[in-house]
Amino acid sequence: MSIQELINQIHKKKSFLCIGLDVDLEKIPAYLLSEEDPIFAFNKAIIDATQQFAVAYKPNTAFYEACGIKGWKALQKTVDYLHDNYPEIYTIADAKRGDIGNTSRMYAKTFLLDMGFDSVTVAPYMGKDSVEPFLEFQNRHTILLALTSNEGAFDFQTKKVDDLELYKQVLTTSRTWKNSENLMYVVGATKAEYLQEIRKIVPNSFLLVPGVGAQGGKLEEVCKSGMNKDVGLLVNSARKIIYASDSSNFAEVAGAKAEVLQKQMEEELRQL
Ligand SMILES: O=c1ccn([C@@H]2O[C@H](COP(=O)(O)O)[C@@H](O)[C@H]2O)c(=O)[nH]1
Repeated sequence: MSIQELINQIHKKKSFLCIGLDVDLEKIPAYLLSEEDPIFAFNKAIIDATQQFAVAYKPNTAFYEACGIKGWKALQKTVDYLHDNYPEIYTIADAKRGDIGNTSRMYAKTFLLDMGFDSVTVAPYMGKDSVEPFLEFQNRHTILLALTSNEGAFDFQTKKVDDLELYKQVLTTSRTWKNSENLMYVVGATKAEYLQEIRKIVPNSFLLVPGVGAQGGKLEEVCKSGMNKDVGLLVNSARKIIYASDSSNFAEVAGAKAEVLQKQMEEELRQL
């Protein structure tokens, strides 16, 4: 999907909500465990109940990899289901990859070509030659970790290197890489106070913002400094939506939670 198509969807749905599909078999309703593919059954129900309020879905691959081959199959079925039934939805593989160039090329092929995701998250630590292989695909995006939502972000990301904080180095330097127009960045909702500075460096880039909901990030604070003229935000929430109920009406309750966030987003878009 192109960036312009994503922007069009945001305006059409009045939403920049990304729903995290972090499926934990210990948290889904117990009765689903007797299904042939409980992970996919859960995802399908959540997607069908929430898709009208969201523009993107982000399965974190860790939750699928933890289930071995069954998990990988459920992940592929989930992304296929989205593309076949809701082709307007943007898909993100939250895989946080990045390695030496020829290895990164394999990761890029896996997620962006073979599995068919619109985007994949990538760690910047190994630098230009580890990220550029992901940037080669037209209308596919690489979402680089810039300033993450966790406490450990302060261990390295905010430390100065050559007089500039590391997350700023990541933003500034990555903009010089080949096909950098295919970059987006991860900035945690819990780091909203940094967004003003971040927007000075990447005024036009899309930001994937996880951490609203279970991690305590606030949508209003993210929008205040993070929005740009094209909206420029995909705000992710997973646990607070998908595990809002563990009874038979779990999907309906997830839909209601997603709608609450969508309504807040509609209000933010009105003020743009
Ligand atoms: O900085 C980051 C980068 C990625 N994540 C991921 O986003 C979701 C958040 O889930 P919640 O349940 O809404 O907290 C999860 O997959 C994380 O691995 C992040 O939280 N922060």
